[in-house]
Formats: sequence, structure tokens, C-alpha cells
Amino acid sequence: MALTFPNPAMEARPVAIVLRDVGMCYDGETWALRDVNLTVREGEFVSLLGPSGCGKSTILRTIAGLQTVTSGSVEVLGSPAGELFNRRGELSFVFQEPTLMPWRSVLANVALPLELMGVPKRERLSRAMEMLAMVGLDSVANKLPRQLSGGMKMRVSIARALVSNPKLLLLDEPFAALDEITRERLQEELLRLWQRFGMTVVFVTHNVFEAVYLSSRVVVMQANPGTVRAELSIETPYPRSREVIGTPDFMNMVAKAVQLLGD
Ligand SMILES: Nc1ncnc2c1ncn2[C@@H]1O[C@H](COP(=O)(O)OP(=O)(O)OP(=O)(O)O)[C@@H](O)[C@H]1O
Repeated sequence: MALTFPNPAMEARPVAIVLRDVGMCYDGETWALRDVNLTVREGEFVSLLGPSGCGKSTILRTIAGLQTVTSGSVEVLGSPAGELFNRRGELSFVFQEPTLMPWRSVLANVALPLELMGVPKRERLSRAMEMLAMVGLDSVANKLPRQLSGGMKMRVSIARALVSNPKLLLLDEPFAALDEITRERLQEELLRLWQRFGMTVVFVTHNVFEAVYLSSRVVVMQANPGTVRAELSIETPYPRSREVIGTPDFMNMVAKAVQLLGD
């Protein structure tokens, strides 16, 4: 049974994701996940924090319906996971690699989800342009991905994820490959976009500071088999600025997460 430190304000919100007794066995013997129970509520920013191999990405993929669980169930926005594919645009995924189409302009990359949804060209280009402006990249709309820095490419990837105005945004270590300064900037940007759009966010990281700084709740995982060890509510109010890092409350939360990871 995981330790929980609940936040009553969040508990009142409607449920966005529920994992019930989830088990995931990849090759008939290795249990990547076992007995995972997790509820995410609408508008939460939840981080999955844990050592390599504890099943963070597996959880994200099962929520996205990219993998079917071996046992238990996963419900997302009121439907079994996987069925969301029929409700295009409600769920977006951001990977560690920006995965942009190299032959398409930045604008055409951002417009792609809308194209797949059948949105008319004029409208999709205007919405993509608006999203690019939101991440400060409207001036490079006509460039190709290879003409951008790593941080800019990740911004484009985030813009593409948000262009369909999803209810749920899943991010798998999106900033892990970036330098520290770029990573900090993108953390700020993601928080700003989350507060502006209010989507539910599930964010995978193995960086304790990043998890505590960004999240309203941190889910601490353990490996072998992968499961939830504890949940920490981070009650530092939003909007957060980097000044909270170094405050006693923040450092206490970081220390608690580190202790839970190490136990
Ligand atoms: N397709 C697969 N086939 C077999 N085993 C897999 C597969 N994908 C993941 N695993 C195993 O499942 C476990 C959990 O993997 P997962 O990638 O979900 O962990 P993670 O916490 O995201 O790790 P990391 O932080 O290193 O990305 C690991 O032991 C991994 O080797």
C-alpha cells in the first residue's frame, strides 16, 4: 500500500485517469508493473518520479492506449484506455525526442494533428500559427526543423501537442536531453501553458527538483516490480517562480521525495 499525502482541494475534482490493480508483463515472466493503483484528477499536474526501469514510460503508454495491460484496468477520460484513439485530439503525447517531420516546415509540423483530424487548411494553419506564437516561435514558422536548436525543436513539439487543445497531455522525459538553462526555460513555459489551458498533465521524469517544482502531485515509484511507492502533494501555490526553490517548504518536499526514492 503506497503512502499518500493527499490534497483535499484536488480530491474534489472529477477523475481524468484511473489505473486499477494494473499489472504489465512483457515477456511472460518480467513484471514491469504490478499492483499499480493511481487516480489523476482533471487539471492536475502529476509527475511520475522513479529510478530507471520502474515502469514510468510503461504507465504513460498504457494511459495513451499504446499498450494493453496484462491485468487490471486503465480508464481515461471516462473510457477504457485505447478508445481515446477514436476521439482524436483529446490526448497528446510529447516524447524525449521532438520527433518532427524533417521535410515539413515548423508551421506544417505543428498543424499536423489538425490535418489528421480533418480541420480545413486555413483554420489549421491559423491555429498552428497561434500556438507557435504562444511558445514564442512564430518568427521561425517557415523554417525546417534542422534549422532550429534542440530547445526550439522541443518547443515546436509542445506546440504540436497542444494545437488540438487536448484535455490530457502526457510527457515522457521531454527535457532530459536539453542543457540546464534550456530545461529551466521550458519548465517555465510548460507551467505557463498548463495554467493557461488547464489540461491534465502526466509528466515522467527521474529528476526530483523538476518533479517537485512543476507538479501539484508527485507519484514516487519503485522498481522490480514497478509500482507506486508514495504520493506527495506539493502545495506550493501557482504561479510558481524559481524563487520557491531554496525555500524551506520546497527543500522539505525535495528531501521527502529523495528519502522515499531511497527507502
Ligand atoms: N517492449 C518491452 N519488452 C520487454 N521489456 C520491456 C519493454 N519495455 C519496457 N520493458 C521493461 O519494463 C521495465 C519498465 O520499463 P519502462 O521503460 O517503463 O521504465 P522507465 O521507468 O520508464 O525507465 P527509464 O527511466 O529508464 O526510461 C524495464 O525493466 C524494461 O526493461
